[in-house]
This record gives sequence, structure tokens and C-alpha cells, in this order.
Amino acid sequence: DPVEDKQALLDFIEHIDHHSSSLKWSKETSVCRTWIGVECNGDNSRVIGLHLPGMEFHGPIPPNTLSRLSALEFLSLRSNSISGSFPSDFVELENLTSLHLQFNQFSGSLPDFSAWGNLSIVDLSNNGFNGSIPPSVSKSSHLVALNLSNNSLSGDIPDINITSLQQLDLSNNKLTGIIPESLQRFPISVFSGNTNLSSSTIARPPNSQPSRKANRLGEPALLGIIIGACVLLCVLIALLIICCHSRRRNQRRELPENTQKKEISLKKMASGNHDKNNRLVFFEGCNLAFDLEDLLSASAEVLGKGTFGVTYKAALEDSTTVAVKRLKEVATAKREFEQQMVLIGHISHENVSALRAYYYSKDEKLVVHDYYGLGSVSALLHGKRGEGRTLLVLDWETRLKIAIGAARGIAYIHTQANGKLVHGNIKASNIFLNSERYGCISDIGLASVMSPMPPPVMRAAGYRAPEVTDTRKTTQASDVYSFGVFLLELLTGRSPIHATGGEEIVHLVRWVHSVVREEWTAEVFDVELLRYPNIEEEMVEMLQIAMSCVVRVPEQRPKIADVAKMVEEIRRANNGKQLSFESTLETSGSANKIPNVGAETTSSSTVTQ
Ligand SMILES: Nc1ncnc2c1ncn2[C@@H]1O[C@H](COP(=O)(O)OP(=O)(O)OP(=O)(O)O)[C@@H](O)[C@H]1O
Repeated sequence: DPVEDKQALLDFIEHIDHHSSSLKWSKETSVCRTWIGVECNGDNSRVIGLHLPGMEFHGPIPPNTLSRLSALEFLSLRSNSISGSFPSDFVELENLTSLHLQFNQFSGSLPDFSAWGNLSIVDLSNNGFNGSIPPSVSKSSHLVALNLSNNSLSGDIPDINITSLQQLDLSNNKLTGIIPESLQRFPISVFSGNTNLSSSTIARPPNSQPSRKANRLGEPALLGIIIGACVLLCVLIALLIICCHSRRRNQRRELPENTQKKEISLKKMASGNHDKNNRLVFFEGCNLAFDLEDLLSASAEVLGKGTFGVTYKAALEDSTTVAVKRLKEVATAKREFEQQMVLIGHISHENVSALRAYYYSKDEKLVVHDYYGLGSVSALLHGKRGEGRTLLVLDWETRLKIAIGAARGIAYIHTQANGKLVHGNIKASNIFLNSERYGCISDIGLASVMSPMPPPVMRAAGYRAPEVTDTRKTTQASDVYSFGVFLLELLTGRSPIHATGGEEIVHLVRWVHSVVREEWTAEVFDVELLRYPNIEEEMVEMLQIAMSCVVRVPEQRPKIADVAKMVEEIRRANNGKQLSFESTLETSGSANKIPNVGAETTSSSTVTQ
């Protein structure tokens, strides 16, 4: 047991005013094994999470208690009646990633965020915080969600330029001034209920009426003001038009719209400076007949912008369609890049998306893959229907095939380069369906030629193994963790970081852990799956496999080859329910080493969250 953490928690509970009967923390019992709401790390040496919502805490947080939990990553004290100012000693919680203090009675100003470089989720909504939003919020550069709604915050909104920020709520405060440009990408509703806030530099805040003095000015002065205002307005309008024009021009260079499809070619967007000595390098078995010129002149459509650059769907003259990824910030020299491409280009496996060709010059680095018309599993799971594209229905059998294929693909990748190759970026948007509708892995090994490792965007953050956040280094064990998250995504239909119908935004792994721990429940499964009969047993087996992949300690995770066998076993073990793809499964005598979900988790304590 972590002795010091235990003492800190005992001091906290002794000094905070509370009436809850469910908190029976006793000196005699194990903090990691029996204390409600406490989450420990893998070897039970530190407390890393505290989940105490609705515990009827009153009054201020006793100083120098929780702040001693220096390994704390997750803290939820939401829905209590805690008052007083924000605990200033929380700055000592340097490892904090999620902070949930919503629905309390905190008052006073918001804290300085500089100390929390790892914060990704902050919810301080529905309190009585006042004063302004500190510009130091931007220091939490991994922030994914920030909710400060329903407080009494005033003053201007600082420029919160955090690329990973996906969820923001500043509504129902007393904020004034103009919404900074960095936040104008959010819907206007996130700023609603701030009566003196304006979204543009031209619109005048509703309450800032012109001074009454003007009414008392003489006519000549009034005329002067009107003419001046007109001139100013004209200048502003002219500036606006120029601004819009150049912005639209830039946008068109970077992100061609579908409607411009015919006009756009990769060549037009490229710098145009192609070294004659550089050519598109094809790999064996690639029967695509095109050269760089063809590729660059093909009409292109943006598929999306990822961590490593923008991916285009390029339609060549001969009606071949390929996916071209234009890499930005390649960190390696040409030789090293080529070595990596050759390594990847020679991987040939039905569950690995083949690298067809690559191109390297000073100004341009491209990788070419087959185009998958059905889209990625991410698009199939979370995409909206009715956007001009019919989405494949992901029934349970299809999901099983996706899981089997993806696991086999990763297992194969892990055998390459003397068993040392790491994928490094496993997630649903990098998994496609091959012609047999099995999962197929794309984007292999790019992580190693691109650097520095970019800050996790929301989509990537949820897949990243906990140790990678510290070490910045992906391993085969971290691939297994990411694959486990992907399995959970297939089972739950939820994104790795998602909102739970209102208040809280949670990491999928934590959410599944908490649901499973609280009571064995079918609640985790995607409602879409519930309509298929007799699959619950199989889903539970898949859940157990997923949970074994997402354990905190990398050494305790299974090898992906074993995971692949376990996933294959799911259907085989349930005789009589033969899948159409049964014949393609190799026979394996491996014992099914699935740990018991109830017993196996990142910690062994009970969590209420
Ligand atoms: N070969 C392909 N066929 C069809 N769609 C693709 C292909 N490659 C990528 N895409 C889609 O294009 C979009 C952008 O892909 P990209 O790989 O650039 O980013 P990402 O997968 O979102 O993130 P990352 O760069 O971290 O892999 C994604 O929606 C992806 O699913």
C-alpha cells in the first residue's frame, strides 16, 4: 500500500465536512484494494485516481491533504457542495490529466494553469468562480476539453491557441469583449449567455451604447463624426473583403473542396519545384501504371488531415484511384526515409494496406496507398449517414472480422525488421476493410520518420498507452494497448474520448473500467449490437481480451499474436455459430488465456465515477 498517499487521504477525510455513509476508508484496510473511489497504479505503489462524485462534501478542501497525492492523474469531486476558493496547493499535482470539480460552490478566481502541462480534461462548470480566465490556460497544451460554463467569469477571453482542444464551453458567464480568432472554430453556442460578448471586430457589443455626450455635440461636429465613421466603415469593409479573398485563396490551396474536385490537382498545390532526379518509387507487385506527372495532375479530393499531413483521394486518368498522403515535417534524411519506405513497401499481407509508392524530394514527400472506398472503420462507426454516402452497417460479424483482420495485420507487422517493427499509430481511422471485409492496417511505421512526436490530438490521445505520454516512444506493447482501445471502440461504438450524455467527458478505457467494476453489466455494449441475438457471450469474451490489452503495465499486456489467436477463438469456441469466414481461420491449439475482467484492471480498487 502507498503509505504516504494513504495518510494524505486519511487526513483529507478527517478534515473535510461530509455526511456520506458510503465512504468507509479505514486505516486498517488496503487503500488500493478496498477503498471506494481510489484508483492505484499497476503495482499498487501510488494513488493515481480519485473518483468521489456526490459524496456530500461540504466546506473547503482541507489544505495540504490531496495535494500530497503527487502521482494523482485523475481527480473528480464533482457534484458535492465544496466551497471556498480553488485549492492553491493543487499546483503540486503536476501529473494531473483530468480535473472534474463541476457542480460545487467554489468561488474566487480560477487557478494558474502553468503547473499542469499534462491536463487534458478540465471541468470547473457550475460553480461560482469569478474574475477572468487566466491566459495560462494555454500552458496546458494537451487540453482536449475545457468546461467553464455557468460561473461568473468576466473580462476578455484570452487567446487559447491549443490545437488539441476539441470541446469548449464558456457559456453563461459574464465574459466581455471579442471572441479570439483561435476560438472562432467553436459553435457560437459555447459562448452563449455572455451578454457583452461579441463574435466579430465590427459588431459592437450590445451594451456598449455610444456615449450620450455625442447627442450634445453641435451639428458640425456631428457631421464630422458621421463622415469619419463612414470613411472608417468603408476602410473596414475594404479590409474585410481583401482579407476574405486572401483567406479563401489560402484555403483553396490547402483544402480543396469536393466541389472543386475537377480543378484541383496535387501539382497546383505543390511547390512545383520537382527535382528531375527524383521519381516516384514503386514497389514490387504494384501494377499501377502512372508516373509522378500523372499523379500530380490527377484530380484530387481531400480525405482528411491527420497527424502527419493531408491525405488526398487522387483519381488518375485511367480511372485508378489511389490515396496520396502528403507528409509534412519529415524528420529523417532521404536515405533513412528510403530505408524505412523499403522496409514498409515490402510488407505484403492481406491485412496490411500495401504501400504502393513513395516520393521524396526536398519540397515534397508523398506516400501512395490503395484507396478504400468504404472509408475507415472510424468513419463507419462514427460517420454520419446521409452525406451522399451509404455507410456499411457494422453488424457483429463484420466487427469480429475487422478485429481478427486488424489483429493479424499488426501481428504480422510485429514480426518484421527482426521482430522489432512498431506501428506506432493504431487507431480506427487507420484501419480499413479489405476485399473480404476483414480489418486491414494502414499507416505503418510513419511515426518513426516523422518527428518530433506531435502532441496528441483528441482522436489520437485516447489510443495512446499511458507510458508513451512520458517516454514519447511507441513500442509493440503500446501498439497492443492502442489495439485494445480499438476493440473497446468496436464493442461500445464510442470514440476513445467521448462525452457521456452531458456532464462529463471520459476516456473510453476509464469509462469501461468503471462500468465493469461497478457491476457486471451489458451497458458498455453498442446499442446497435443489441439487436443481434445470441452474441452477448462473444461480446463479453471480446471485452475481456480488450481489457487485457489496456492494462497499465506494458509487460503485463499480451503479445499481439496471442491477441489475434484469442480473437479468432471467440467464434470458434462458440460452436454451431459458424461464420462464413470460418474456413480461412488456421487451426490453433493455443489455450485461451483470457484474464477475468472483474479481477483484472489497472488497479484493484472500487471506483465510483
Ligand atoms: N487509403 C485510404 N483510403 C481511404 N481513406 C483513407 C485512406 N487513407 C486515409 N484515409 C482517410 O483519410 C483521412 C485522413 O487520413 P490520415 O491518415 O491523414 O489521418 P488520420 O488517420 O485521421 O490521422 P493520422 O495521420 O494520425 O493517421 C482519414 O479519415 C482516413 O481514414
